[in-house]
Amino acid sequence: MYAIQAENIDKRYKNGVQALRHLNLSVKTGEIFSLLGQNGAGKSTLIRILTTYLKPTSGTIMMLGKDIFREAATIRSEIACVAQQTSIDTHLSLVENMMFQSRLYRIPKTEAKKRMETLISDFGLKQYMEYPVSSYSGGIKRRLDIALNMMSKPKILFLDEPTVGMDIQSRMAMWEMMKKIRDDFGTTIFLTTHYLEEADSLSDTVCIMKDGKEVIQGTPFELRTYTRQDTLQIRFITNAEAKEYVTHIAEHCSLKEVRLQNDTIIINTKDSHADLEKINLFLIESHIPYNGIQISQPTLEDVFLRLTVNNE
Ligand SMILES: Nc1ncnc2c1ncn2[C@@H]1O[C@H](COP(=O)(O)OP(=O)(O)OP(=O)(O)O)[C@@H](O)[C@H]1O
Repeated sequence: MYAIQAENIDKRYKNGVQALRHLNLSVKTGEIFSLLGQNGAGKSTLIRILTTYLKPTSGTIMMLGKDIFREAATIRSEIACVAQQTSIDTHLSLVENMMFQSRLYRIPKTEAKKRMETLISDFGLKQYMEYPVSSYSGGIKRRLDIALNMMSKPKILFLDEPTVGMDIQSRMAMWEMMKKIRDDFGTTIFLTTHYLEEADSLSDTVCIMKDGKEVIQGTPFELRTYTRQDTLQIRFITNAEAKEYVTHIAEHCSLKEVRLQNDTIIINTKDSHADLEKINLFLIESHIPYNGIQISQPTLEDVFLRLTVNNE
């Protein structure tokens, strides 16, 4: 069962920019779906279309079993969207913010109180209740913003870069919160992120976009095995040493796909063990002062870079 099915979506803005081109994607009910793409890939345009703020030029979208253009008002009452700018009123207290939200959705007061207490306790907000909202850190404000949006019990929660700018502890707390929303509330989560590691550890499905179109969609595991290409990594003590030896090693070992990343030379290889043996021997015989050499399986970041940067 799908929460969202988008087919052949095109979006051309009035200034002629084609932000989406024949885009297709499917989001399963109850999953965490992450959308990845470089700046300008069309992620925000797609979120604005899925949350009914913007109409595509063409294409069809079924959401929660309904056509989103014909039944936009019903859909709007069943979804929630947390944008990058928080919607919290910092002049109100945490409780006032939540009760205000419940009035927007016309939730009866007793029910609103019950939902608020659950959300405050489930999302670890109790300890912040006595402090003014204006004193909250960015991470706690974001947590409160999501709790506010959960007051209406949405079936789908859209999150635009939910962890941007957060330190690692706040990000991990946010990941726990998202998993709780999926597991305890059964809400489908659709999020955009620039953090590959976040998409990898959190998502059930990842979709990578480029130039307004999806290039691949699958589980993080499926995506990682997609390239099936190991790399060999030769580490040096300094960046300068890696730079000094990169051409020398590439030429002598007849290596084609070689790149530098700080103090490491990275080599794409089709036969990692044979290449490891050959290069290791060369490094020892040439007295090249390397720090270590290892075979490395592709990460989601490698897949992302290959699909979005190298045009492969
Ligand atoms: N309102 C608009 N009018 C005209 N062009 C727009 C508008 N909004 C976005 N665009 C263009 O559409 C393309 C896709 O932009 P979009 O903001 O959807 O990408 P994005 O993937 O969300 O990027 P980012 O990661 O930087 O937020 C870009 O070329 C952008 O300049």
